[in-house]
Amino acid sequence: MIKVNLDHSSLKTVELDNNKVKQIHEIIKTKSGAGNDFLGWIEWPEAFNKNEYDEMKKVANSLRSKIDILVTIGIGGSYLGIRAADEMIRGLNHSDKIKIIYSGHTMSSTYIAQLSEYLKNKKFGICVISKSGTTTEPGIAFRTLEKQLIEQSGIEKAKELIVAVTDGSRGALKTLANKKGYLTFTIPDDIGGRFSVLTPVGIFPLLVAGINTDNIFKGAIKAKNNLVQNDLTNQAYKYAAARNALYKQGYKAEALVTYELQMQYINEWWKQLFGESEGKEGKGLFPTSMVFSTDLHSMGQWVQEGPRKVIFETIIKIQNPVGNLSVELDQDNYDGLNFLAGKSFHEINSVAIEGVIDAHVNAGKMPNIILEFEKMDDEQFGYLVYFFELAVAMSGYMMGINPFDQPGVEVYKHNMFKLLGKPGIK
Ligand SMILES: O=P(O)(O)OC[C@H]1O[C@H](O)[C@H](O)[C@@H](O)[C@@H]1O
Repeated sequence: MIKVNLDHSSLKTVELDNNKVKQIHEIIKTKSGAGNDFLGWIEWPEAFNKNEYDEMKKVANSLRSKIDILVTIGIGGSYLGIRAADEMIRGLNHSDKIKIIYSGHTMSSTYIAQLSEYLKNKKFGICVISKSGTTTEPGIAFRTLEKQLIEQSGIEKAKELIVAVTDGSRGALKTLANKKGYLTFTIPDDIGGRFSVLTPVGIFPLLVAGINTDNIFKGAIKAKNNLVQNDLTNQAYKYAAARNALYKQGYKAEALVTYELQMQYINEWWKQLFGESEGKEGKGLFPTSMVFSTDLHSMGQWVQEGPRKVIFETIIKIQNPVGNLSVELDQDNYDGLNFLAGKSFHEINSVAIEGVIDAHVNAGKMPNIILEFEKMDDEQFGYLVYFFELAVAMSGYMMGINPFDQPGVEVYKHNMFKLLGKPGIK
Protein backbone atom coordinates (compact mmCIF):
# COMPACT_ATOMS: atom_id res chain seq x y z
CA MET A 1 0.00 0.00 0.00
CA ILE A 2 3.06 2.25 -0.02
CA LYS A 3 5.77 1.82 -2.64
CA VAL A 4 9.02 3.74 -2.59
CA ASN A 5 10.17 4.88 -6.00
CA LEU A 6 13.76 6.15 -6.21
CA ASP A 7 13.86 6.70 -9.99
CA HIS A 8 14.08 10.45 -9.52
CA SER A 9 16.23 10.50 -6.39
CA SER A 10 19.62 10.53 -8.16
CA LEU A 11 20.59 7.66 -5.83
CA LYS A 12 22.26 4.52 -7.09
CA THR A 13 21.42 1.23 -5.36
CA VAL A 14 25.00 0.92 -4.09
CA GLU A 15 24.55 4.14 -2.13
CA LEU A 16 21.85 2.53 0.01
CA ASP A 17 23.46 0.76 2.94
CA ASN A 18 21.83 -2.68 2.79
CA ASN A 19 24.22 -4.17 5.35
CA LYS A 20 23.49 -1.52 7.90
CA VAL A 21 19.76 -2.01 7.29
CA LYS A 22 20.17 -5.72 8.02
CA GLN A 23 22.10 -5.07 11.25
CA ILE A 24 19.59 -2.52 12.49
CA HIS A 25 16.66 -4.76 11.59
CA GLU A 26 18.07 -7.27 14.10
CA ILE A 27 18.42 -4.53 16.71
CA ILE A 28 14.78 -3.48 16.23
CA LYS A 29 13.56 -7.08 16.17
CA THR A 30 15.45 -8.13 19.27
CA LYS A 31 14.67 -4.81 20.96
CA SER A 32 18.30 -4.34 21.85
CA GLY A 33 18.91 -0.73 20.77
CA ALA A 34 18.77 2.61 22.58
CA GLY A 35 15.26 3.54 23.73
CA ASN A 36 14.13 -0.09 23.57
CA ASP A 37 11.57 0.45 26.31
CA PHE A 38 9.59 2.54 23.81
CA LEU A 39 8.93 -0.11 21.17
CA GLY A 40 5.36 -0.92 22.16
CA TRP A 41 4.09 0.47 18.83
CA ILE A 42 5.62 -2.50 16.96
CA GLU A 43 3.12 -5.04 18.25
CA TRP A 44 0.34 -2.60 19.10
CA PRO A 45 -1.92 -3.00 16.00
CA GLU A 46 -2.59 -6.57 17.13
CA ALA A 47 -1.70 -6.43 20.81
CA PHE A 48 -3.92 -3.55 21.94
CA ASN A 49 -6.37 -4.06 24.79
CA LYS A 50 -9.61 -5.32 23.16
CA ASN A 51 -11.76 -4.75 26.26
CA GLU A 52 -10.68 -1.15 26.45
CA TYR A 53 -11.39 -0.80 22.71
CA ASP A 54 -14.96 -2.12 23.18
CA GLU A 55 -15.44 0.25 26.07
CA MET A 56 -14.16 3.17 23.95
CA LYS A 57 -16.67 2.29 21.23
CA LYS A 58 -19.55 2.32 23.74
CA VAL A 59 -18.52 5.61 25.32
CA ALA A 60 -17.91 7.22 21.93
CA ASN A 61 -21.33 6.16 20.65
CA SER A 62 -23.08 7.52 23.69
CA LEU A 63 -21.12 10.77 23.41
CA ARG A 64 -22.10 11.11 19.74
CA SER A 65 -25.74 11.18 20.77
CA LYS A 66 -25.17 13.98 23.29
CA ILE A 67 -22.90 16.48 21.51
CA ASP A 68 -22.30 18.29 18.21
CA ILE A 69 -18.69 19.25 18.88
CA LEU A 70 -15.82 17.33 20.43
CA VAL A 71 -13.07 19.60 21.72
CA THR A 72 -9.85 17.65 21.94
CA ILE A 73 -7.26 19.20 24.21
CA GLY A 74 -3.67 18.14 23.61
CA ILE A 75 -0.37 19.09 21.99
CA GLY A 76 2.34 17.36 19.94
CA GLY A 77 1.71 13.62 19.84
CA SER A 78 -1.53 14.19 21.74
CA TYR A 79 -2.86 16.39 18.95
CA LEU A 80 -1.29 16.08 15.50
CA GLY A 81 -2.17 12.48 14.66
CA ILE A 82 -5.86 12.98 15.48
CA ARG A 83 -6.11 15.96 13.19
CA ALA A 84 -4.07 14.21 10.49
CA ALA A 85 -6.42 11.22 10.54
CA ASP A 86 -9.61 13.21 10.76
CA GLU A 87 -8.72 15.51 7.86
CA MET A 88 -7.32 12.75 5.67
CA ILE A 89 -10.22 10.35 6.24
CA ARG A 90 -13.32 12.54 6.68
CA GLY A 91 -12.00 15.40 4.59
CA LEU A 92 -12.12 19.12 5.22
CA ASN A 93 -15.81 19.63 4.46
CA HIS A 94 -17.47 16.45 5.70
CA SER A 95 -21.13 16.01 6.53
CA ASP A 96 -20.80 13.97 9.74
CA LYS A 97 -22.75 15.51 12.60
CA ILE A 98 -19.71 15.71 14.90
CA LYS A 99 -17.15 18.42 14.39
CA ILE A 100 -13.76 18.14 16.09
CA ILE A 101 -12.15 21.32 17.37
CA TYR A 102 -8.56 21.31 18.56
CA SER A 103 -7.37 23.08 21.64
CA GLY A 104 -4.48 22.84 24.10
CA HIS A 105 -1.91 23.16 21.31
CA THR A 106 -1.47 26.90 21.82
CA MET A 107 -1.35 29.37 24.69
CA SER A 108 -2.68 32.13 22.46
CA SER A 109 -5.14 34.14 24.49
CA THR A 110 -6.93 35.17 21.31
CA TYR A 111 -7.42 31.58 20.18
CA ILE A 112 -8.77 30.38 23.51
CA ALA A 113 -10.97 33.43 24.02
CA GLN A 114 -12.50 33.06 20.55
CA LEU A 115 -12.98 29.32 21.00
CA SER A 116 -14.67 29.87 24.32
CA GLU A 117 -16.98 32.44 22.73
CA TYR A 118 -17.77 30.05 19.88
CA LEU A 119 -18.66 27.23 22.30
CA LYS A 120 -21.21 29.33 24.17
CA ASN A 121 -24.60 27.58 24.08
CA LYS A 122 -23.21 24.79 21.91
CA LYS A 123 -23.48 21.10 22.74
CA PHE A 124 -19.85 20.10 23.22
CA GLY A 125 -17.80 17.46 24.96
CA ILE A 126 -14.12 17.38 25.88
CA CYS A 127 -11.44 14.79 25.32
CA VAL A 128 -8.34 15.93 27.20
CA ILE A 129 -5.19 14.08 26.23
CA SER A 130 -1.75 14.11 27.80
CA LYS A 131 0.62 11.18 28.17
CA SER A 132 2.64 12.83 30.92
CA GLY A 133 -0.46 14.46 32.37
CA THR A 134 1.60 17.51 33.24
CA THR A 135 1.91 19.54 30.01
CA THR A 136 1.13 23.22 30.51
CA GLU A 137 -0.66 24.09 27.24
CA PRO A 138 -3.40 21.44 27.49
CA GLY A 139 -3.50 21.88 31.27
CA ILE A 140 -4.51 25.54 31.18
CA ALA A 141 -6.84 25.11 28.20
CA PHE A 142 -8.62 22.31 30.07
CA ARG A 143 -9.07 24.45 33.19
CA THR A 144 -10.84 27.07 31.10
CA LEU A 145 -13.01 24.82 28.94
CA GLU A 146 -13.88 22.39 31.74
CA LYS A 147 -15.22 25.31 33.78
CA GLN A 148 -17.26 26.51 30.81
CA LEU A 149 -18.69 23.05 30.18
CA ILE A 150 -19.70 22.67 33.82
CA GLU A 151 -21.36 26.09 33.74
CA GLN A 152 -23.22 25.25 30.54
CA SER A 153 -24.29 21.68 31.38
CA GLY A 154 -24.16 21.32 35.15
CA ILE A 155 -21.62 19.28 37.04
CA GLU A 156 -23.29 15.86 36.75
CA LYS A 157 -23.92 16.09 33.01
CA ALA A 158 -20.37 17.42 32.48
CA LYS A 159 -19.01 14.20 33.98
CA GLU A 160 -20.60 12.31 31.08
CA LEU A 161 -19.14 14.73 28.56
CA ILE A 162 -15.50 14.72 29.66
CA VAL A 163 -13.05 11.93 28.90
CA ALA A 164 -9.34 11.93 29.73
CA VAL A 165 -6.67 9.95 27.87
CA THR A 166 -3.48 9.67 29.87
CA ASP A 167 -1.01 7.42 31.68
CA GLY A 168 -2.55 4.43 33.46
CA SER A 169 -1.40 5.42 36.92
CA ARG A 170 0.81 8.54 36.99
CA GLY A 171 0.47 12.25 36.35
CA ALA A 172 -1.71 15.14 37.40
CA LEU A 173 -4.35 14.45 34.74
CA LYS A 174 -4.90 10.89 35.99
CA THR A 175 -5.27 12.12 39.59
CA LEU A 176 -7.60 14.93 38.54
CA ALA A 177 -9.80 12.61 36.44
CA ASN A 178 -10.05 10.05 39.23
CA LYS A 179 -10.91 12.66 41.83
CA LYS A 180 -13.52 14.36 39.66
CA GLY A 181 -15.06 11.17 38.31
CA TYR A 182 -14.10 11.53 34.63
CA LEU A 183 -13.67 8.41 32.53
CA THR A 184 -10.07 7.67 31.50
CA PHE A 185 -8.45 5.62 28.78
CA THR A 186 -4.82 4.59 28.92
CA ILE A 187 -1.72 5.47 26.91
CA PRO A 188 0.69 2.56 27.32
CA ASP A 189 4.03 3.22 29.02
CA ASP A 190 6.06 1.78 26.16
CA ILE A 191 4.63 3.99 23.40
CA GLY A 192 5.98 7.55 23.17
CA GLY A 193 3.68 10.49 22.41
CA ARG A 194 4.61 10.86 18.74
CA PHE A 195 4.05 7.12 18.18
CA SER A 196 0.69 7.08 19.97
CA VAL A 197 -1.99 7.88 17.39
CA LEU A 198 -3.21 4.26 17.23
CA THR A 199 -3.64 4.14 21.03
CA PRO A 200 -6.68 5.74 22.74
CA VAL A 201 -4.99 9.10 22.00
CA GLY A 202 -6.21 8.94 18.41
CA ILE A 203 -8.68 6.09 18.48
CA PHE A 204 -11.11 7.55 21.01
CA PRO A 205 -11.62 10.96 19.32
CA LEU A 206 -11.76 9.28 15.90
CA LEU A 207 -14.51 6.95 17.16
CA VAL A 208 -16.45 9.99 18.35
CA ALA A 209 -15.95 11.44 14.86
CA GLY A 210 -17.66 8.35 13.42
CA ILE A 211 -14.51 7.07 11.71
CA ASN A 212 -14.09 3.35 11.10
CA THR A 213 -11.18 2.61 13.43
CA ASP A 214 -11.42 -1.14 12.72
CA ASN A 215 -10.23 -0.26 9.23
CA ILE A 216 -7.41 1.87 10.64
CA PHE A 217 -6.19 -1.15 12.60
CA LYS A 218 -6.67 -3.32 9.51
CA GLY A 219 -4.31 -1.01 7.59
CA ALA A 220 -1.76 -0.97 10.40
CA ILE A 221 -1.82 -4.78 10.60
CA LYS A 222 -1.37 -5.00 6.85
CA ALA A 223 1.72 -2.78 7.16
CA LYS A 224 3.01 -4.85 10.07
CA ASN A 225 2.66 -8.02 7.98
CA ASN A 226 4.02 -6.48 4.76
CA LEU A 227 7.04 -4.72 6.21
CA VAL A 228 8.88 -7.75 7.59
CA GLN A 229 11.90 -8.11 5.30
CA ASN A 230 15.30 -7.40 6.82
CA ASP A 231 16.67 -5.59 3.76
CA LEU A 232 15.93 -2.93 1.17
CA THR A 233 12.96 -4.84 -0.23
CA ASN A 234 11.24 -3.63 2.94
CA GLN A 235 9.73 -0.36 1.68
CA ALA A 236 9.94 1.44 5.04
CA TYR A 237 13.65 0.57 5.25
CA LYS A 238 14.19 1.58 1.62
CA TYR A 239 12.78 5.03 2.40
CA ALA A 240 14.92 5.27 5.56
CA ALA A 241 18.06 4.24 3.70
CA ALA A 242 17.40 6.66 0.84
CA ARG A 243 16.96 9.68 3.11
CA ASN A 244 20.09 8.65 5.04
CA ALA A 245 22.06 8.37 1.80
CA LEU A 246 21.00 11.90 0.81
CA TYR A 247 21.83 13.12 4.33
CA LYS A 248 25.32 11.65 3.91
CA GLN A 249 25.70 13.54 0.62
CA GLY A 250 25.20 16.75 2.59
CA TYR A 251 21.48 17.46 2.29
CA LYS A 252 20.20 19.25 5.37
CA ALA A 253 16.42 19.13 4.99
CA GLU A 254 13.64 16.94 3.65
CA ALA A 255 10.34 18.41 2.49
CA LEU A 256 7.39 16.07 2.57
CA VAL A 257 5.15 17.13 -0.30
CA THR A 258 1.52 16.24 -0.74
CA TYR A 259 -0.79 17.17 -3.59
CA GLU A 260 -3.83 16.61 -1.38
CA LEU A 261 -4.96 19.55 0.73
CA GLN A 262 -6.58 17.27 3.27
CA MET A 263 -3.22 15.61 3.95
CA GLN A 264 -1.61 18.80 5.21
CA TYR A 265 -1.76 17.49 8.78
CA ILE A 266 -0.15 14.22 7.74
CA ASN A 267 2.78 16.50 6.95
CA GLU A 268 2.54 18.11 10.41
CA TRP A 269 2.33 14.74 12.17
CA TRP A 270 5.31 13.47 10.12
CA LYS A 271 7.34 16.56 11.07
CA GLN A 272 7.01 15.80 14.78
CA LEU A 273 7.71 12.11 14.22
CA PHE A 274 10.93 12.73 12.31
CA GLY A 275 12.01 16.00 13.93
CA GLU A 276 11.73 14.86 17.53
CA SER A 277 13.12 11.44 16.74
CA GLU A 278 16.20 12.50 14.78
CA GLY A 279 17.19 16.05 15.70
CA LYS A 280 19.86 15.14 18.26
CA GLU A 281 23.57 15.36 18.96
CA GLY A 282 23.99 17.87 16.16
CA LYS A 283 22.47 15.43 13.66
CA GLY A 284 19.22 15.02 11.75
CA LEU A 285 17.51 16.17 8.57
CA PHE A 286 15.30 19.20 9.15
CA PRO A 287 11.78 17.98 8.35
CA THR A 288 9.72 20.52 6.50
CA SER A 289 6.70 20.25 4.24
CA MET A 290 4.75 21.73 1.37
CA VAL A 291 1.32 21.24 -0.17
CA PHE A 292 1.36 21.36 -3.97
CA SER A 293 0.13 22.81 -6.17
CA THR A 294 -0.88 25.43 -3.55
CA ASP A 295 2.70 26.13 -2.44
CA LEU A 296 4.13 26.03 -5.95
CA HIS A 297 2.62 29.49 -6.22
CA SER A 298 4.55 30.68 -3.18
CA MET A 299 7.53 28.36 -2.66
CA GLY A 300 7.95 27.05 -6.20
CA GLN A 301 10.53 29.67 -7.18
CA TRP A 302 12.80 28.81 -4.23
CA VAL A 303 12.47 25.10 -4.88
CA GLN A 304 13.34 25.53 -8.55
CA GLU A 305 16.22 27.98 -8.32
CA GLY A 306 17.24 28.50 -4.68
CA PRO A 307 20.42 27.03 -3.14
CA ARG A 308 21.07 23.40 -4.13
CA LYS A 309 22.11 20.44 -1.95
CA VAL A 310 20.18 21.85 0.99
CA ILE A 311 16.78 20.28 0.61
CA PHE A 312 15.32 17.26 -1.15
CA GLU A 313 11.66 16.42 -1.69
CA THR A 314 9.68 13.34 -0.71
CA ILE A 315 6.50 13.31 -2.77
CA ILE A 316 3.33 11.51 -1.72
CA LYS A 317 1.50 10.38 -4.83
CA ILE A 318 -2.05 9.07 -4.44
CA GLN A 319 -3.08 6.47 -7.03
CA ASN A 320 -6.84 6.45 -6.47
CA PRO A 321 -8.69 9.60 -5.43
CA VAL A 322 -11.93 9.49 -3.46
CA GLY A 323 -14.11 11.49 -5.87
CA ASN A 324 -13.31 12.07 -9.49
CA LEU A 325 -14.83 15.19 -10.99
CA SER A 326 -14.11 16.33 -14.51
CA VAL A 327 -13.70 19.83 -15.91
CA GLU A 328 -16.85 21.03 -17.70
CA LEU A 329 -17.01 22.12 -21.33
CA ASP A 330 -17.95 25.81 -21.56
CA GLN A 331 -19.60 27.15 -24.72
CA ASP A 332 -18.04 30.60 -24.41
CA ASN A 333 -14.57 29.43 -23.40
CA TYR A 334 -13.66 32.96 -22.31
CA ASP A 335 -10.97 31.53 -19.99
CA GLY A 336 -9.50 29.46 -22.82
CA LEU A 337 -9.61 26.32 -20.72
CA ASN A 338 -11.71 24.12 -22.98
CA PHE A 339 -8.58 22.13 -23.80
CA LEU A 340 -9.03 20.66 -20.30
CA ALA A 341 -12.74 19.86 -20.72
CA GLY A 342 -13.55 16.24 -20.05
CA LYS A 343 -10.30 15.64 -18.20
CA SER A 344 -10.69 14.60 -14.59
CA PHE A 345 -9.22 16.70 -11.78
CA HIS A 346 -7.16 13.68 -10.76
CA GLU A 347 -5.76 13.36 -14.27
CA ILE A 348 -4.78 17.03 -14.21
CA ASN A 349 -3.30 16.74 -10.70
CA SER A 350 -1.34 13.66 -11.80
CA VAL A 351 0.01 15.42 -14.88
CA ALA A 352 1.00 18.32 -12.61
CA ILE A 353 2.93 15.87 -10.42
CA GLU A 354 4.84 14.52 -13.43
CA GLY A 355 5.53 18.00 -14.75
CA VAL A 356 6.71 19.29 -11.41
CA ILE A 357 8.94 16.28 -10.75
CA ASP A 358 10.53 16.77 -14.15
CA ALA A 359 11.06 20.51 -13.52
CA HIS A 360 12.46 20.02 -10.02
CA VAL A 361 14.61 16.96 -10.71
CA ASN A 362 15.96 17.61 -14.20
CA ALA A 363 16.08 21.39 -14.47
CA GLY A 364 16.27 22.08 -10.73
CA LYS A 365 18.66 19.28 -9.72
CA MET A 366 16.55 18.50 -6.67
CA PRO A 367 16.35 14.81 -5.71
CA ASN A 368 12.81 13.45 -5.35
CA ILE A 369 11.83 10.34 -3.41
CA ILE A 370 8.35 9.25 -4.47
CA LEU A 371 6.04 7.48 -2.03
CA GLU A 372 3.24 5.86 -4.00
CA PHE A 373 0.11 5.59 -1.84
CA GLU A 374 -2.73 3.38 -3.03
CA LYS A 375 -5.56 5.56 -1.73
CA MET A 376 -6.56 8.04 0.94
CA ASP A 377 -8.84 6.38 3.47
CA ASP A 378 -8.98 4.86 6.98
CA GLU A 379 -7.05 1.73 6.02
CA GLN A 380 -4.34 3.72 4.26
CA PHE A 381 -4.03 5.94 7.32
CA GLY A 382 -3.30 2.92 9.55
CA TYR A 383 -0.80 1.70 6.98
CA LEU A 384 1.05 4.97 6.66
CA VAL A 385 1.34 5.40 10.44
CA TYR A 386 3.03 2.04 10.81
CA PHE A 387 5.17 2.62 7.71
CA PHE A 388 6.56 5.95 8.94
CA GLU A 389 7.03 4.71 12.53
CA LEU A 390 9.10 1.77 11.31
CA ALA A 391 10.97 4.03 8.88
CA VAL A 392 11.93 6.53 11.57
CA ALA A 393 13.15 3.76 13.88
CA MET A 394 15.43 2.47 11.10
CA SER A 395 16.46 5.95 10.00
CA GLY A 396 17.26 7.20 13.51
CA TYR A 397 19.40 4.17 14.28
CA MET A 398 21.15 4.60 10.92
CA MET A 399 22.05 8.14 12.02
CA GLY A 400 23.42 6.75 15.26
CA ILE A 401 21.00 8.38 17.68
CA ASN A 402 18.22 7.16 20.00
CA PRO A 403 15.02 7.79 17.99
CA PHE A 404 12.74 7.37 20.99
CA ASP A 405 13.63 10.19 23.39
CA GLN A 406 13.35 13.99 23.17
CA PRO A 407 15.65 15.48 25.82
CA GLY A 408 15.93 18.83 24.02
CA VAL A 409 12.25 19.69 24.40
CA GLU A 410 12.70 19.98 28.16
CA VAL A 411 15.02 23.00 27.87
CA TYR A 412 12.31 25.46 26.85
CA LYS A 413 9.87 24.00 29.36
CA HIS A 414 12.37 24.50 32.17
CA ASN A 415 12.97 28.13 31.18
CA MET A 416 9.27 28.84 30.88
CA PHE A 417 8.53 27.33 34.32
CA LYS A 418 11.41 29.31 35.82
CA LEU A 419 10.10 32.59 34.38
CA LEU A 420 6.54 31.80 35.46
CA GLY A 421 7.66 30.96 39.01
CA LYS A 422 6.71 27.25 39.17
CA PRO A 423 7.48 25.99 42.70
CA GLY A 424 10.67 23.94 42.91
CA ILE A 425 12.17 25.15 39.59
CA LYS A 426 15.41 27.15 39.73
O1 LIG B 1 1.07 14.07 25.84
P1 LIG B 1 1.90 15.02 26.61
O2 LIG B 1 2.64 14.37 27.73
O3 LIG B 1 1.09 16.20 27.09
O4 LIG B 1 3.01 15.59 25.65
C1 LIG B 1 2.75 16.33 24.51
C2 LIG B 1 4.01 16.58 23.71
O5 LIG B 1 4.83 17.47 24.42
C3 LIG B 1 6.15 17.23 24.73
O6 LIG B 1 6.82 18.44 24.84
C4 LIG B 1 6.92 16.24 23.90
O7 LIG B 1 8.10 16.72 23.36
C5 LIG B 1 6.10 15.61 22.81
O8 LIG B 1 6.73 14.42 22.40
C6 LIG B 1 4.72 15.32 23.29
O9 LIG B 1 3.98 14.68 22.28
